[in-house]
Amino acid sequence: MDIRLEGISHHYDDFEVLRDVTLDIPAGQIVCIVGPSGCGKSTLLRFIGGLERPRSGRVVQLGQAPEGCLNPLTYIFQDFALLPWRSVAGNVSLVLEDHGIRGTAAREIIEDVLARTKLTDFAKALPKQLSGGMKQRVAIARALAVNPAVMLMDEPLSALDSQTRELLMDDLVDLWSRQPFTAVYVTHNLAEAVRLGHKVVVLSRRPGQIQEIVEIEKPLPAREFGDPELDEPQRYLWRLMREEARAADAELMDV
Ligand SMILES: Nc1ncnc2c1ncn2[C@@H]1O[C@H](COP(=O)(O)OP(=O)(O)OP(=O)(O)O)[C@@H](O)[C@H]1O
Repeated sequence: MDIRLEGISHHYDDFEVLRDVTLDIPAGQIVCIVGPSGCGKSTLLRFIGGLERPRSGRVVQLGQAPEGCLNPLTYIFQDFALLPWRSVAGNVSLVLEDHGIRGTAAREIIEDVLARTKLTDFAKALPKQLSGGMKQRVAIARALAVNPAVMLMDEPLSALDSQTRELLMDDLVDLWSRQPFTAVYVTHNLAEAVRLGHKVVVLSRRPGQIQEIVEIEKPLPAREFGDPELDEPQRYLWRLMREEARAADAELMDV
């Protein structure tokens, strides 16, 4: 299933947040959204997920969700949002229980997603026994369990230290390489954007408008930590963003 955003504009009272955002999110691609603080990235993600409606424009779903999809648009948040009293497997099971899937059918899905996220040996552990990176892998496993058409990822690595972020990026690349998924990935971090994005959408400062869409040509599975070929697109993105980020920063200080 592809997603198309058509002319999305939004304001809260007279506070304009987004202006005329039109964007295609093709199935099987990771689309990163970057832009200065407060430019409307998370708001855009909420519109895609149907949590809120824009004042004008629309989000169109094109084509069918994948077979076995229980929830076409599934969020992954930066704070993991795990139930502390449930084990790793129990947290994944929860989203299946919500859809009445129990017993063998649930066990098969849970085994599959835990294997894909390298969590098989931790199925019985509780969240408090896990590092931040492991917790986020549980959240990713839980999202994969509903076989979503699109994963909506709002700064999923920003609560983690830099080494853990690198490990999780390796995991996400590995996961995508074995079985491509579709994601909209909001981040402040340009290194993450060039490592994970098939395309990177640069929003201007608020009201967020698309400044440019930068395609990252190198195939995702071939990108590595510290890849010199990603330096140039990262520098280019920063050049695009620098003045907007500076202006947004000054705006926030004036409030
Ligand atoms: N429900 C709301 N009511 C009023 N203003 C809102 C609401 N939600 C968001 N905003 C404002 O809209 C602007 C865009 O917010 P949003 O969280 O989408 O930006 P962002 O680009 O994700 O920011 P950041 O990078 O800092 O996370 C911000 O100024 C925010 O304060």
